[in-house]
Amino acid sequence: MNDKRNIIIIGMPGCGKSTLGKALASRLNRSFYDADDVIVWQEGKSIPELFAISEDCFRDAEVRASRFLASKEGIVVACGGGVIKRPENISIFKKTGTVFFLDRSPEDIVSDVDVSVRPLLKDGRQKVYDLYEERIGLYREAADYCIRNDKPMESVLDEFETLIGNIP
Ligand SMILES: Nc1ncnc2c1ncn2[C@@H]1O[C@H](COP(=O)(O)OP(=O)(O)O)[C@@H](O)[C@H]1O
Ligand SMILES: O=C(O)C1=C[C@@H](OP(=O)(O)O)[C@@H](O)[C@H](O)C1
Ligand SMILES: [Mg+2]
Repeated sequence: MNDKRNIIIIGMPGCGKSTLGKALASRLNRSFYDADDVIVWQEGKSIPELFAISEDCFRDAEVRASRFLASKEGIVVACGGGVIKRPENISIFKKTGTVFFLDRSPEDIVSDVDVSVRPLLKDGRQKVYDLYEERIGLYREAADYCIRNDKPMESVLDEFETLIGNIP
């Protein structure tokens, strides 16, 4: 895969985008960006503050962050879990990047994510299952490639590296 193309990771909240994205960037010697951090930096407000105004307000900010990130070259991006809710984000990212869906089961997500601190999961564990049902089709449709996160993180990173190495 061309070194200039961005690596864009999408998937459910708690599927490992931020953790694996950061580790992948370090393995590949690329810069890493967490889209949620970019939103906070660009808007000068925390994610819960933006959601407290409205989800639409957060989603608008997410589109602005997607534009900023897609203007860069050769970076690894961990998107927010809801990035697929605005198809515009995916079109923006695909102009300069390749989209990877990190697919982790809701069972594994609820087993080690503190749902209470994530705005969309604050209603509890069932919300993870509901969101997965609601979004799985959108993640698959948006993805250029799908990687299952059902093994130790080092193995998932190996799979990422092999796949990226094999993309023309
Ligand atoms: N393959 C895995 N094995 C063990 N823990 C994992 C694995 N993938 C993700 N995790 C853990 O899941 C939690 C959520 O990951 P995070 O990177 O915050 O997800 P996201 O950014 O997608 O919301 C973290 O504690 C992370 O260490
Ligand atoms: O799934 C979602 O709609 C969201 C996921 C969060 O990111 P993570 O996927 O990193 O938790 C964050 O962008 C925001 O709370 C909305
Ligand atoms: Mg994250």
